[in-house]
Amino acid sequence: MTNIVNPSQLADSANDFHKINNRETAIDIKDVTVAFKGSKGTFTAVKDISLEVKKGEIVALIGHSGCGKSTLMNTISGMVTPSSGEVIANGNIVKGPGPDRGIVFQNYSLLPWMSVYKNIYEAVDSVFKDKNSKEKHEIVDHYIQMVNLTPHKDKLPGQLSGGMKQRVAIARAFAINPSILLLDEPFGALDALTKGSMHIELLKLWNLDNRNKTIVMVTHDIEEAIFLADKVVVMNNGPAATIKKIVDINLPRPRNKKDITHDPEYIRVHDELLSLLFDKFSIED
Ligand SMILES: Nc1ncnc2c1ncn2[C@@H]1O[C@H](COP(=O)(O)OP(=O)(O)OP(=O)(O)O)[C@@H](O)[C@H]1O
Repeated sequence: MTNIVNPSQLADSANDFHKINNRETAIDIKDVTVAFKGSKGTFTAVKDISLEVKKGEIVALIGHSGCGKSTLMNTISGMVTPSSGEVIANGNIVKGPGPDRGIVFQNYSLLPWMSVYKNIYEAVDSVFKDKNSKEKHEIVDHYIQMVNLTPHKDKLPGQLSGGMKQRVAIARAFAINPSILLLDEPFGALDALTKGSMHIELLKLWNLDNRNKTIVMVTHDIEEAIFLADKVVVMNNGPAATIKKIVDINLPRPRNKKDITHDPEYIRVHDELLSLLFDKFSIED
């Protein structure tokens, strides 16, 4: 079961950011190109992408709609096979989905006919073959409680709000304890308040796991990327999208949503990301 630590023990200085670079590599994307074959020929979505993500790192992928963020994520999850190049996750070449990589989609992908509890239990049951029923129920209870859904555990997904469904999807992904968590615009459809509290929940869960989980997330939201990530990968527009720039977020943790917006480093990276994403327009335009 998860080792609980006091969040204050996890306070770090800006210099600690650089320690990440000494960690082992969790995900190694090597010269990945993805081309989809269709009736009108081949469409190259992403081209020659290389990216290394360290263990325990939080990386945000950002870029305009259709630039290939989900495609790249899906090469890590194993749901898309690169046309050339390869992805190595936890030291193994990715050949398909696996329990070491949990994914949360924007549309939650919960089974509508199963309760909150069952949705999580099914996933736990399919991954932890060696655990007995009592142990599996304990895991489910633990993660439902962690996302504050215990009073709602018998409800069906259709009886939940968007934010609650999202918490179920996150609890399910954490319950199977993947070392790599892939979040594809997980908070995109949420209102600002729910989104803000989900950011805190996610970081709490990451802290509770001693910051050992590697998280890659797709987002359109610059503030979200800066608040959560250690680095932000900005993609060029497609077709044949490449990485435009990797921006390090050298802000100490824990980060306070309100305070960091006044931090000169926050202002600098915010400006940089805005220019990278909207460099065609100036304020006069
Ligand atoms: N299975 C597929 N077959 C053909 N083309 C595809 C397929 N999946 C994605 N594409 C194309 O690849 C490009 C990248 O799509 P992708 O979904 O990765 O973009 P995205 O950056 O995640 O977009 P958004 O931000 O809008 O979700 C798009 O032009 C899309 O139409």
